[in-house]
Amino acid sequence: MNQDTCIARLEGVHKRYGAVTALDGIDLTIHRGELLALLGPNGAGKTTSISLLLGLHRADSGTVSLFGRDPQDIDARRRIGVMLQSANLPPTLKVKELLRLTASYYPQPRSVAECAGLAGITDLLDRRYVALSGGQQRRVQFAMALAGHPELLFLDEPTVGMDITSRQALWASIRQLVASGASVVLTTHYLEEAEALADRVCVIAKGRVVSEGTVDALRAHVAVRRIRCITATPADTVAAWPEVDTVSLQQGRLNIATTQAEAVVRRLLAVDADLSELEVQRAGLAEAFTEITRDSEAADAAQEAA
Ligand SMILES: Nc1ncnc2c1ncn2[C@@H]1O[C@H](COP(=O)(O)OP(=O)(O)OP(=O)(O)O)[C@@H](O)[C@H]1O
Repeated sequence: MNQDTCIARLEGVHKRYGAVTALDGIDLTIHRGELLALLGPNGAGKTTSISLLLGLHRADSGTVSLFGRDPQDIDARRRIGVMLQSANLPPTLKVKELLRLTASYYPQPRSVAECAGLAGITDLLDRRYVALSGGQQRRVQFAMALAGHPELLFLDEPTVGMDITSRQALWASIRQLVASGASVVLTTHYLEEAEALADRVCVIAKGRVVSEGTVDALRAHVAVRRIRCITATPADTVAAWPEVDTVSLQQGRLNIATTQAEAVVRRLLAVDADLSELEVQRAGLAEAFTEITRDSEAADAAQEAA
């Protein structure tokens, strides 16, 4: 992706809250048409990064831009949609009234029906927001974020509190928006959500980006692979092989973790040619994420000790 596709950026941004360093020189670029997932442990700086891009807070130093402008510029703000972790909405209003009100802030809004259709809340339009369940309220907030026809959508942990059906419905809507050209910044603790949706993932730790790339590229960081099979070879025998990291027996299957999958598979077949249901899997994003954040903590500790 080249410079021309950049629609929002943090460059060398520092942000402190009193004694707490929330962002420590972060560089982050959002490109047109992509879904970028921000991952990171609690307190890593994900929400702070978003709040600077939304113009809700100011950076102490560094540059923050939204569509090439200051994020507090009204013309830039009209091009975004936002779904934050918490929303204080007028409790007496019905869902359709909330959507109408939100649409009234934008020059080229979507219709109430279109927002409701995209968010799967058509059946909730006449209900009062306050009387909805937590998951239903999140879907209404999503519909509100779409009201202004945003080019860039910020979704901060959008599916917290949703059941599996609602979560998958929301994922489908997000994919539809990206396919129609919208860009999305998504923060989530659900790694399967990032895995299902993201074109690119940025892992943030202690206010900096510690790794970024496609889901596949991040997964490739993790050398460990999982082997599963049903075999007559005892787990203790396999555990003694030098290429094997860990072994467990689960529901009659051996479950082996190793960085040398081919060597282990050769050994397994050599001792039991009749083994069955052999599977070799690369690590998921969860393992990659754990490894990346652990590496960055180890690097910090080494730097502090030096
Ligand atoms: N308004 C605030 N006042 C004081 N400290 C804050 C404030 N907002 C954030 N922080 C601190 O800044 C750091 C970064 O917080 P931030 O909310 O950006 O992290 P996060 O990655 O979004 O975390 P989470 O996954 O828990 O939502 C944390 O140490 C947090 O306690």
